[in-house]
Amino acid sequence: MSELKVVYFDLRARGEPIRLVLEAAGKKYEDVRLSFDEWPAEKPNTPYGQLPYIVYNGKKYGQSLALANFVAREFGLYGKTNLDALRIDEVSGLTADLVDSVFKAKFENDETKKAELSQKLWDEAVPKYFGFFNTLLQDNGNTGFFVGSTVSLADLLVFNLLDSLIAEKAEIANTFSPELNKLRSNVQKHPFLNAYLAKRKNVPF
Ligand SMILES: N[C@@H](CCC(=O)N[C@@H](CS)C(=O)NCC(=O)O)C(=O)O
Repeated sequence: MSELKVVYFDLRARGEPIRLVLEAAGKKYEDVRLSFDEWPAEKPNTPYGQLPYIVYNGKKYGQSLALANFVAREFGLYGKTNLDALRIDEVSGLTADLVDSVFKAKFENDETKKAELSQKLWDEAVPKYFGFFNTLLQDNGNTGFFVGSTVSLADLLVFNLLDSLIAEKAEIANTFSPELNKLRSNVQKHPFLNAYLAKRKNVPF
């Protein structure tokens, strides 16, 4: 019996793609959510002083993307071929770039810089990356999946990114293309994910 524990803050952010993969795969895991009060005492117990980390068969592993990649490969959400994996890695890199811009703008303290970063994010980066995602989704026959005809890590990363964007600016959902809406609906109607999304806690980001 394998033991699997995902340890993160009570947020979606960098932890949710790991949870989404495990949910989609129907894997049992312990969803540990540390409070900010608990964090200073727990920090030294993490592999690299940060969250998320997982405990798998008694060993701890860190780095969110490595963890999402690992669980996706381990449980069959990394496509069927090496080219599928390449496409998933491309989407993963694009998603990471845009997530980075979202959080840079969100956590910038200087108000002038924050306004500049936000304007660049919403007026330039978001439309540009949505364009990339649309092209990739069209390349897979407008199925609403980035590879094949079932949910993969790529779909879950973009689904989570869209949730983060909506959390920052709800009206952004009105600009989602038919391709992105199809992806969201594919994830939302996946039987395991549908059950998870219905019960998951509402957290700020
Ligand atoms: N590259 C790391 C970054 C992890 C990271 O920045 N974690 C943040 C939360 S999202 C954290 O642990 N912050 C608390 C701290 O650094 O003390 C990853 O992707 O896992």
